[in-house]
Amino acid sequence: MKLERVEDYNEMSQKAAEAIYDKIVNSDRVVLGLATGSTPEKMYGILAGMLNENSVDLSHVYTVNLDEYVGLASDHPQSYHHYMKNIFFDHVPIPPENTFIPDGAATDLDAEVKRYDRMLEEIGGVDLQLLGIGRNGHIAFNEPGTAFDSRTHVVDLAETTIKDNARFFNTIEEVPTRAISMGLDTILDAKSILLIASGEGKAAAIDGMINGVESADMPATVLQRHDDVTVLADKAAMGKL
Ligand SMILES: O=P(O)(O)OC[C@H]1O[C@](O)(CO)[C@@H](O)[C@@H]1O
Repeated sequence: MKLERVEDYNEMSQKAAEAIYDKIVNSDRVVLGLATGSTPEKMYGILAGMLNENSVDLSHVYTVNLDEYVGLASDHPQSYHHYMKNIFFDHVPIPPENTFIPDGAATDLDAEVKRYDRMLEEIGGVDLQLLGIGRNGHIAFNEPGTAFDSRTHVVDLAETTIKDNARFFNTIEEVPTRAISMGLDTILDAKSILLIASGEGKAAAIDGMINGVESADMPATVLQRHDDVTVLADKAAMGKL
């Protein structure tokens, strides 16, 4: 893994936006794997600003998101559909038909995970996958215990994840307990991966991911198997290395 240590959240956001911008403007066609959560929020704002300032055409850009909560309609304020629209898609001229997010409100979840895997295949695979990391080492919603050979699947969220994400909901009872997530093996299919992290709350997970032995207890260790991963993190998140 290539490590890039930056000063703080602002610098991490700027550098991540630049990396994605470069990929977009230097490709004839590009599939971006996108992440949600609080970590990439500022990055999306910076990226949208750069794209608009330079009037970049985005008709060659396709996006596939990692995950979505089960049971939230796409217009629910905490759904990842809403997050992406609000924070990025509404601000850039990306064709809506080029953007893909699992449907957490699907009545047949088995059919939905199969449909999503099929779509990933048909779209030709992810060129650049953006990832955050959970404090417990999850990537996308692949919680500790997830098989390394998992494809898109329905997951039960860990107690720690529900608690961490309760800050976005009015009460902890409102936090969905399940999600649809690309699997660990699905994530490894990406040609290159950019994992971003900020703050000392992520330091143990970053250390475990890089220095720990490969183990389902720390899902992010699966990235040790990939030969093009960049970890872009601030000093605090790299504080235990
Ligand atoms: O960026 P945050 O909010 O710390 O979340 C970390 C990770 O957790 C998730 O939000 C899922 O809980 C991921 O989407 C994200 O990468």
